[in-house]
Amino acid sequence: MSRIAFLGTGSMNEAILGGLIAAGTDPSQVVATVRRAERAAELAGRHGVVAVAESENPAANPEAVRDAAVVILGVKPVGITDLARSIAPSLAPETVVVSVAAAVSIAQLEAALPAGQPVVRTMPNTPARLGKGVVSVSAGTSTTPEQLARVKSLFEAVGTVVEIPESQVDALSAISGSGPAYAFYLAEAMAAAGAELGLDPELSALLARETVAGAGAMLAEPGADAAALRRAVTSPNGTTERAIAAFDDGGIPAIIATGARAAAARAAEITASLG
Ligand SMILES: NC(=O)C1=CN([C@@H]2O[C@H](COP(=O)(O)OP(=O)(O)OC[C@H]3O[C@@H](n4cnc5c(N)ncnc54)[C@H](OP(=O)(O)O)[C@@H]3O)[C@@H](O)[C@H]2O)C=CC1
Ligand SMILES: O=C(O)[C@@H]1CCC=N1
Repeated sequence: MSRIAFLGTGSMNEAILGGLIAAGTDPSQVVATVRRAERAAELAGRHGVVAVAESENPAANPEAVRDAAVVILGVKPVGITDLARSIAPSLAPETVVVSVAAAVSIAQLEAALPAGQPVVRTMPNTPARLGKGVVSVSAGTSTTPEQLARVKSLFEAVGTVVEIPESQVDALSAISGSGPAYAFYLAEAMAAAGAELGLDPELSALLARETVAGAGAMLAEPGADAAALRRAVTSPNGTTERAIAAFDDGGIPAIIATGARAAAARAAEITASLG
């Protein structure tokens, strides 16, 4: 058994699927499910995988998990346990069920699956599509070290894998799960600032995108240190120094910490609402 089944293949699961195929996974070993037929056709066309819409085949999810080595649940948090219950009778005992969902606990997942089913809770991010993701893994109560190792090695093809206790997932999610959105938000704000300074808006958007992407590439170099890279741009008494001082005066670091706390608190709120 080496097949991988993606159940609920939207933004996040497609990023992982695309990253795995770009890294050499054979598309014939992958099956993806979605709700809508148009979306299934889009995925099949883009990645060469079998993609099945639940609207066309109500048994799409249970059928997809048969003989799968790994099943990756990627619907919205509120739908995860219903999805898990719907596939439970079709799972082989050794199939590892991976969740990418924010806020759905291992206990909630395990309660919806057959007793003893191996489970791994993960928190990936969308740069996985380019092999530049960050993915956390936390093992369920019945998962063997070999099963966890298999999931880690699968995700290593799409980025950096870190193993963390489940108690830290909400905090990690507030930094790396949501983090790509923070970087895109910065690019949006820079583009708007350039336009306000009189640049053509399209030119300003190009400058912002390429600058955030270029800085990201520098951060990805081995041994990169964000503060040292920032200092290398900041000439004493120069222009950047004024900008950073204005950011500090405006409380940007504290605002980012407030945002991350809000994201983690929202995860806890969703977990509680799922019961
Ligand atoms: N987006 C991100 O950056 C991250 C998301 N996550 C987690 O990933 C999960 C998905 O989020 P995201 O990808 O953004 O959401 P999307 O809405 O983009 O994707 C959800 C997908 O699930 C499909 N779907 C819904 N119900 C079913 C069903 N019963 N059977 C099969 N497929 C179904 C939808 O199909 P259709 O398209 O046809 O409607 C859709 O493609 C969430 O739990 C989230 O917490 C985690 C980390 C980062
Ligand atoms: O916004 C969300 O809830 C998901 C989890 C992390 C990123 N996206």
